[in-house]
Formats: sequence, C-alpha cells, structure tokens
Amino acid sequence: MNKVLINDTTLRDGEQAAGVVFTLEEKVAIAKFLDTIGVPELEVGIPAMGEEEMRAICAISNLGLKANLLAWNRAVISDIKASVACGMERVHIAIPVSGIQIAAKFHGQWRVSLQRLKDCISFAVDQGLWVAVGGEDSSRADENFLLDVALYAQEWGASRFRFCDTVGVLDPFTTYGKVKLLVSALTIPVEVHTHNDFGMATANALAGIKAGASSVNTTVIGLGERAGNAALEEVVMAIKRIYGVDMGIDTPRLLELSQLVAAASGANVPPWKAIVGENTFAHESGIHAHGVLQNPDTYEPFAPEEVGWERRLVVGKHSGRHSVSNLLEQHGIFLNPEETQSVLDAVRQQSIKKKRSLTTEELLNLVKEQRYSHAAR
Ligand SMILES: CC(=O)SCCNC(=O)CCNC(=O)[C@H](O)C(C)(C)COP(=O)(O)OP(=O)(O)OC[C@H]1O[C@@H](n2cnc3c(N)ncnc32)[C@H](O)[C@@H]1OP(=O)(O)O
Ligand SMILES: O=C(O)CCC(=O)C(=O)O
Repeated sequence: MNKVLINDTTLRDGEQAAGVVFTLEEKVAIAKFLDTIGVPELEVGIPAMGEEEMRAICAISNLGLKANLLAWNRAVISDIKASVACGMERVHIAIPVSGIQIAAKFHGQWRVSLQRLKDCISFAVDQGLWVAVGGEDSSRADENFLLDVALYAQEWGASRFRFCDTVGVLDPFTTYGKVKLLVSALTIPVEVHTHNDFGMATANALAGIKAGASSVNTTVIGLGERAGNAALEEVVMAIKRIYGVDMGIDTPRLLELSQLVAAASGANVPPWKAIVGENTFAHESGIHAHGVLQNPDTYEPFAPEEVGWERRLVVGKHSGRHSVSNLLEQHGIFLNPEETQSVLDAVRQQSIKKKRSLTTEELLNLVKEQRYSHAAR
C-alpha cells in the first residue's frame, strides 16, 4: 500500500454539520489534540467566514503545532487574502467541476471558473503559499473535464489535487476507477474527500487510497455535511488493521478525541459507531461472551486497548450461563449449574421487562432474591 497522509477536516467540513458550532477554545483544543496524537495535516477553517473564524484560525496558527495547517478558500482572491491574514502558509482553493455545480455557481460559464482558478492559484503562489486545489463534485463531473481542470491546476502551480465525492454518490469500485485516472495523469499527489450519504465514506476513502491517492480527508466521529465524512478513527484503524500500515497515530487516544469532538459538537455518538461507539467492545450474546472468555479474538477485530476502550461483558436478554457465572465469580459468588441457570432465566425475564441489559447491581440483587426464594421453599 502506498504511503498515505491524513488531512483532517474536523475543524472545517466537520463544523459544517448542520447545527454544529465550535468555540475558539474548542477549535484550539481539537487542533492541539489532533496534533498531539500525530495527525500530520489539519484543515482548520474558512477565513472568508469573517472575524470570529479568523480569530480561531490565527489562534491555531500561533500554537506552533507540528501539523501542517491549511485554510479552505473559494476561488476568490479576497478569500485567499483572508487566509494570508490568518498566517496561513498553505491554502486550499476549491472550484466546482461538475455541470450541476458550474451551472449553479458560474451560470454554466466553465471558462470563467477556470480563469478564476488560474488567477487565484497565481495570486497564492505569488504570495509564497503552498497551494492545493479541490475539485468540488468531482464524482459527478465529466471525467475529461475533471482531468483537464486537474492538469491545469498542476500546470498553474498547485501542489495537490483533491478528488471530492461531494454528495457521496460513489461506491468503492467507481471511486477506485475515477481516482486511478487522476493519479495516472497527474504528477502532483491526489487527495480523496468522501461523504457518507450512502454509508460508504470510509470504504470510498480506502478505495481512493488503493487507487493511489496519497492523502485522505477525515473528520473525528465522521462529523460533517449531511451524513458526514470518512471518520478519522475508522480510516486510521482500517489502514492499520486491514492493510497492516501503522500511520504513526497514537490510536489509544482515539476514544478520548472522539469524546472531545462529540462534546464540542453536541453530537450523540451512536453506541454501534465503529471504533468509538460504546458497544464496540461490549458483549451480551451468550455465544459471543463464551467465545470472548476463551479467546477475545473470537469476536473482536483487535484489542479494545488499541483505541482506548476496555472490554465489557454485559448481561441481558441474549446472555448465556458462562457470562453470568463469570460476572458473578468476579464478585466472589460461585453458583452450581442449576443455580446459574435459574439466575440466567431471571436475567432474561428482567431484561425483557426492562427492555435493556442489566447493571451489575441488578444482577447481584437478582442473585440475592434467588437465594432468598430458594431458602424460603
Ligand atoms: C462542498 C463544501 O463543503 S464547500 C464549503 C462550504 N462551506 C461553507 O459554505 C461554510 C462557510 N461559508 C460562508 O461563510 C459563506 O458561504 C461565505 C462567506 C463563503 C460566502 O458568503 P456569501 O457571500 O454570503 O455568499 P453565499 O454563501 O450566499 O453564496 C456563495 C457564493 O460563493 C460562490 N461560490 C461558491 N463556491 C465557489 C467557489 N468554489 N469559487 C468561487 N465562488 C464560489 C457562489 O457562486 C456564491 O456567489 P455569489 O454571491 O456571487 O452568487
Ligand atoms: O475542497 C473542495 O473542493 C470541496 C470540499 C468539500 O467539502 C466537498 O466537496 O464535499
């Protein structure tokens, strides 16, 4: 697998999620955390949004982080001036490339849009900036036009081209083909930016990387426009565990990072969310719990500690004898097989009644009640 760099856009596309607002302090804390765990590049925001956003970007720029920082810009000179005013040495310039987008934003005048891109790249390069260009809606663009825009961007001085599946309409197979075309034609690196509208953001990001993209956009917990972006924790762990490539990210801190971003965004992370959801290392089903007690590899793709979790055995409707006795033994309670079965029956009944699993305290109370009812008989 080719070497790949993460360009995390939690602070830009992540914050674009409807209803999400990070304070300056939250932006700084997220940037610092991402930098500390080894994320090498951060897209920190959009200076053209105005004073407040510029203050936050300046504050991040003044932190002296190891990560390279980028600001997002339209192909508008004043946007780039605002980025320079924030101390940015790297700018990302976006240009629509699909017919739909060019019609809506440039009245279909693609020559005008290309001229704008050329002027903006030249302006930024003259300012001594490192320039990346994003093809907005690349996935729905005519492939030849997309290629032309990317080649022009390269010729005019861009140092990277971003392939955007802006509305998340690709699958991994089509992503692979489209990204491969760009990678084969360009000498500058290609970045992939994917959205999760059909639940394929991470899979598509990986397909783009397989096709030769050497940079990938992520956001923590997959936060972002509509259904969000490829999640940082998913991309990092998939590359580490499926492809065996360690990207140098301190993965045991991914959980803490996800909690920081979830709190700042007011988002509820679903328990089943890959890597950082609270159920990712919780086992209730009897067969799973029994397997995990023998060898955790039976039902876990990797050790929970690798991403900051601890394994949990939970008792509830789907439990079996082994997990019940294991949990009770941890509290010094050793039951015979008949007693265990009767506690298990009670656990099932209670769980069905309460429509949830039971807490340890509730399990211990059940045992007490069971013992009491046995003694009374
Ligand atoms: C796919 C993406 O995620 S792209 C990033 C999207 N992010 C955001 O929009 C969040 C931040 N945006 C903002 O704060 C505002 O939209 C601003 C400051 C950028 C612009 O605000 P406004 O001037 O009020 O314009 P508004 O947002 O209503 O419309 C967008 C304008 O940008 C133009 N535009 C959109 N994309 C581009 C582009 N890549 N290059 C040049 N112009 C563009 C539109 O055509 C429209 O221009 P018009 O005002 O001449 O008609
Ligand atoms: O950088 C760009 O060109 C647009 C990025 C983006 O957020 C998108 O296309 O979804």
